Amino acid sequence: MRVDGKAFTTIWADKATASVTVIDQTRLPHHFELISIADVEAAGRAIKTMQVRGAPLIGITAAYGVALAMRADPSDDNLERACGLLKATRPTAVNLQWALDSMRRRLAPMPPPERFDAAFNQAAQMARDDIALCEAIGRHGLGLIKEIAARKPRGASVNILTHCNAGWLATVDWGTATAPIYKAQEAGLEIHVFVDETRPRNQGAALTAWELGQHGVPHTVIVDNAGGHLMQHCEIDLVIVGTDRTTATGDVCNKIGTYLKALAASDNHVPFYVAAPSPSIDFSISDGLAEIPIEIRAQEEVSHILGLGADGDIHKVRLIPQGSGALNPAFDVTPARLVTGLITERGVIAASREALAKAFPERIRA
Ligand SMILES: CSC[C@H]1O[C@H](OP(=O)(O)O)[C@H](O)[C@@H]1O
Repeated sequence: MRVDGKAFTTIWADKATASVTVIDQTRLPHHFELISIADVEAAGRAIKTMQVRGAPLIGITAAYGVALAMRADPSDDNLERACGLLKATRPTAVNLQWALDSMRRRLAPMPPPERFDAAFNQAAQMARDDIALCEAIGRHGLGLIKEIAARKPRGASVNILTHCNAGWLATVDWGTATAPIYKAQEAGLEIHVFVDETRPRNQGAALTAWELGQHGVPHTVIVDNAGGHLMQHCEIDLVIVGTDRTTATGDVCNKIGTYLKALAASDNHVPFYVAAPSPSIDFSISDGLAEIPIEIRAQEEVSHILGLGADGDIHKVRLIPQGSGALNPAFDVTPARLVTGLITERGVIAASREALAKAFPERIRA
């Protein structure tokens, strides 16, 4: 997507120099900075510290991390060490495990000297596939926005609420929840996005607002607790969020606070859709609440906040009293019953085992 008018993806790599470059998302929205990932340890740090984040991008960054590990040492032991190191970075997004399993399946049977080349090619293919998946989600989600637009008075905007950042910054390009938004903008539809700030890391305020602004998409940042109020006052036509792990029955694990938005949407009869590319679907589990590991991140992300100082640099300030503890679960689970539908790369489907089995018969049996 565009940054200051120039086309970017969130990650790009050059096999000849074995270089992997990413946008440092911890510096956005105030500073646009690139970092080079030179080895698997650096890939792990980038994921753990959320320099790169977002389920799809986490998986693809890990895939390149495995490739870099194979360049350093293509042995079986190092393959296992690299996968273990990367798996330990963040537990919730299933894309990480999906990417590591895919790399391991491809590389384990190969002669070690061939592993780096194959790994790099596989990671690059995953990145290309991600772009195609997200673009397809954009096309399918566009239909939902068009349906709503047709019912609105001429010139009135379709008001969409999104939570956290499931934008192009969370993927390689397009985003998942934002892909239909960008497609609607391209189609000339009148749209406006309410952007949940998404405490504590403020992915919405810092990342979604930034990327929508770069594309000239009208948007308004709101505090997380305002969404229900806006729905009660018919200010929201549609909610679209991302997913870190959707189960075979349609339960959706996403950024903390998503469940509360789904409750408010259900109570106010607002359509609540989840943009769910298949690498973010865990077809091996059925009960999201019982089976999905929820990452608990550092208390400091709650007790402190980052912002731009008068000196033009990023500063961290304390929000809560010394001595007050903080609890920081990073995700929650929205039961399928609260999900209007899943926007997948194969179409918009119900959040149910039957619909997932029909859309992905090679992955699941009804
Ligand atoms: C396109 S999925 C993005 C998904 O990942 C985010 O989590 P995090 O920023 O902690 O990686 C959030 O849950 C988004 O919905």
